Amino acid sequence: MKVLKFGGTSVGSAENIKTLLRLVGEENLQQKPVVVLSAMSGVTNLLTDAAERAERGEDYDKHLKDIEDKHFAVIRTLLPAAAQNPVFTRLKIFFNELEDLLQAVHNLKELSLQTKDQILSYGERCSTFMISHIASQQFAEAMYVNGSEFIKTDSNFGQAKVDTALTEMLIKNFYAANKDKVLFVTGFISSNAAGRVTTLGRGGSDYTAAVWGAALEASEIEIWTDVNGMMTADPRIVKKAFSLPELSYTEAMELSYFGAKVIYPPTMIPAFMKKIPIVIKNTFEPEFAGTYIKSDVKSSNLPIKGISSIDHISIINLTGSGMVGKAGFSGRLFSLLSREQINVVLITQSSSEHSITFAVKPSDAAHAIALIKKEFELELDANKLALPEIESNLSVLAIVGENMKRTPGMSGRLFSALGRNGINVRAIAQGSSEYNISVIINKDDLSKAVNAVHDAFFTDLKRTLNIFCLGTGNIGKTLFNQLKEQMPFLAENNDLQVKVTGICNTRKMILNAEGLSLEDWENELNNHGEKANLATFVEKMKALNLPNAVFVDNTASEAPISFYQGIFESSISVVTCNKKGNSADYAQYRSFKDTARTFGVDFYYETNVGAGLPIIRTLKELMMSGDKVARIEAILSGTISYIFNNFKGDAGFYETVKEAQELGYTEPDPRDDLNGKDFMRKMLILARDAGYPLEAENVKIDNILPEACLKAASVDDFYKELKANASYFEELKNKAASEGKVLRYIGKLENGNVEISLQMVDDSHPFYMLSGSDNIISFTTDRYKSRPLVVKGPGAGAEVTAAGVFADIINVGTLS
Ligand SMILES: NC(=O)C1=CN([C@@H]2O[C@H](COP(=O)(O)OP(=O)(O)OC[C@H]3O[C@@H](n4cnc5c(N)ncnc54)[C@H](O)[C@@H]3O)[C@@H](O)[C@H]2O)C=CC1
Ligand SMILES: N[C@@H](CC=O)C(=O)O
Ligand code: NA
Repeated sequence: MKVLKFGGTSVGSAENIKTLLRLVGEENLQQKPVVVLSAMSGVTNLLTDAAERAERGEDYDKHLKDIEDKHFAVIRTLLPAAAQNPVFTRLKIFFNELEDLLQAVHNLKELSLQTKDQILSYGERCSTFMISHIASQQFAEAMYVNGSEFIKTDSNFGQAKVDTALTEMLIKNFYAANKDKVLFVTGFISSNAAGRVTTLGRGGSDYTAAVWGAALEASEIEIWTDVNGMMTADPRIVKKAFSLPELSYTEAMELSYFGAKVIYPPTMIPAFMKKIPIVIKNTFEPEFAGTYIKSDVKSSNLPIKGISSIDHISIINLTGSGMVGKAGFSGRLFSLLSREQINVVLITQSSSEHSITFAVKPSDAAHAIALIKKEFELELDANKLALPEIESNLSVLAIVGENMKRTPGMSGRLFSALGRNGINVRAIAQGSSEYNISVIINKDDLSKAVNAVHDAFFTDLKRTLNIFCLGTGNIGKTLFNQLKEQMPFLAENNDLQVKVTGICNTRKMILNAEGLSLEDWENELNNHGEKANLATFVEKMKALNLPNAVFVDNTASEAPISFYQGIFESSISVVTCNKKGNSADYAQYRSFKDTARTFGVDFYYETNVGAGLPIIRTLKELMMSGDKVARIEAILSGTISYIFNNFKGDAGFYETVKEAQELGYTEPDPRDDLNGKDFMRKMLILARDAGYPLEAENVKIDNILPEACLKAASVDDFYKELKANASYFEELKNKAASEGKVLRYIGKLENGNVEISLQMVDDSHPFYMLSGSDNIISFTTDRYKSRPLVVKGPGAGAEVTAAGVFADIINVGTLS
């Protein structure tokens, strides 16, 4: 059997409670799970506030009302009218008791820890009672359990210690007597020998789950929360942080002790004692595997597992000769602090024993100093100890992982990353277990430090790119062939692995974090893929949360464009040969670039202009190095270029267009090439990249087609019209030939104006000599003034385009 624990957000609304019950329903109900619940999100805070207000003699009615409303709204939404009454009645009794307690606090102006525990217990009791009743609509065997009766503790209110033997016996007996029930147990609350309510500390519901799991020797303890497990660093600080599939109990403890609020650290202990795996899962992305915490962790090639941090701490420095050789000194100091419940985060001691530095929460610092002054009064008076000093505005950063002790050079890597980034280290501590190296730095440096250290330790991983590919047509298919051919070379020579972790076309989609086979992808997709849904594909891609993820758009569709923004915001790079995104409104183009930059990911679209030819890159480098573009002249339609180069002699226009399509030069809809739209998009993208905020309507286009062809409603009709208008094209050709010229469709950008015109040019023109699907572009700039910089070559076709996409992919994460 399993123990499932759902946190505050998971029980925080009617919608989320429905999800929770669906997840419970999906369990194997033959072996009844135990479901441990937290208070609804926000309720514990409201109760704490209400209690503190009462103590100060202030009004707390609004708080009570908010709590009541929160619960009653759920009852009205999720229970049929006939079933609501008993729940309302019971909750009203709870609220009356609560009000009496608050009234008493208000009268006495005194709030003991014992009373506070009693008050807080109503959060879990209300949510669990309510949810167990909602659950009973679905599973008849649902039963409410006030967990405080089964977890027995000492009388350390607020942070009680569990009497394990007694607790396990009570839980076992109770479970045995109720084997046919699905138990819904209140988390967080417990009781002492006298039956008074105690609590297990903030986050204690996780601990409740572990205690039940250990007592019942559960197969698994699942902690359902609102994040995708434990990550390599706080994702709010490090955009590239990713979820860890597995951790040992110690690693999880170290990571969660410092910062990562994903799980309450003491939870690990009961699970560890009985070797029960803990799984951290996301209620809102249940398909995501989450993080397994267990003893037989697979060996991993990660040098460290993660970086944890505490945003704000203070340190206290003690110096003086009084400490030298006095064995009892630190014992006295730290037992004093522990007796007074001051949690010491980290300690360093100089080898000369002249000084001790330790870190505490800022709110504890002044109290700690007062205690020290009292305890060491004699030493201070005799000048054997200097007055203790406090330093504030500091943070702790720690690298954590069991591999550290086997791998030399870990601290070197840590300190060189900090040093390179100009981060000053105030103090250092290495856990004796070597699972953890901690440094104290200035608070202002924390974000930079965590990012720099994350890069330093996870760069090897950077070399695995996880690509999610949209489109399996002409370009998509060719890309897969090229990847397949080139994979061994990249692994051998560049330490680079490109994994295709998702494929989607208009019919089917498939995702696999392990990577799909490039030998067999077509069969996999068609026979094992699910029905395509772009939104779901994108959601699942995000849910997999793989490092170095790249979304590759090889379609000609508008549909994917609206997802780019959210993809960047999920720290996923985008590579696209689809021009629709960059050539729609300017504001969107701008936002893509800015968002990619904000989230530290790449947005590459070299193939938007001239297929694989280095045009976008060249322009970018000119601009970045401070050159100014005066003029761009270009032939950028591979299709039209091919047509003009081959529509000569006896060749017919219609046949030449067909050939261009068969050779893979045209857009999926060849009308886009011939009506100039595709060329317009390219010029617009170039102009924008050159710094002009233009819109499509600012581009002037000469039309080369007769009216009837322009109006053709389908591709078939279009071809019919091309045939029917053969004489129009013949005339054009003959006119040019008679003057010794060739036809060229040329785009020009100058002074922020863009136009595309049909021209007849003679052999003195630099664009006269072209063949095949050649594109040519000439940049006249401040530095390339009298002789322009020219890029020329095939600008269409599956091989050259896929190659351009390929190059963009392998540049992700490596170019600036
Ligand atoms: N052919 C060339 O020389 C060049 C092409 N390109 C661009 O390459 C892109 C792809 O062209 P082709 O491969 O020739 O097209 P295609 O028509 O052969 O393939 C398009 C693929 O996209 C998929 N698709 C379309 N809409 C989708 C959607 N909403 N969700 C998921 N999948 C969808 C289709 O199922 C198909 O697999 C176009 O944007 C084109 O402008 C860019 C430079 C050069
Ligand atoms: N259809 C396009 C292909 C490249 O973008 C062209 O003909 O140029
Ligand atoms: Na290009």
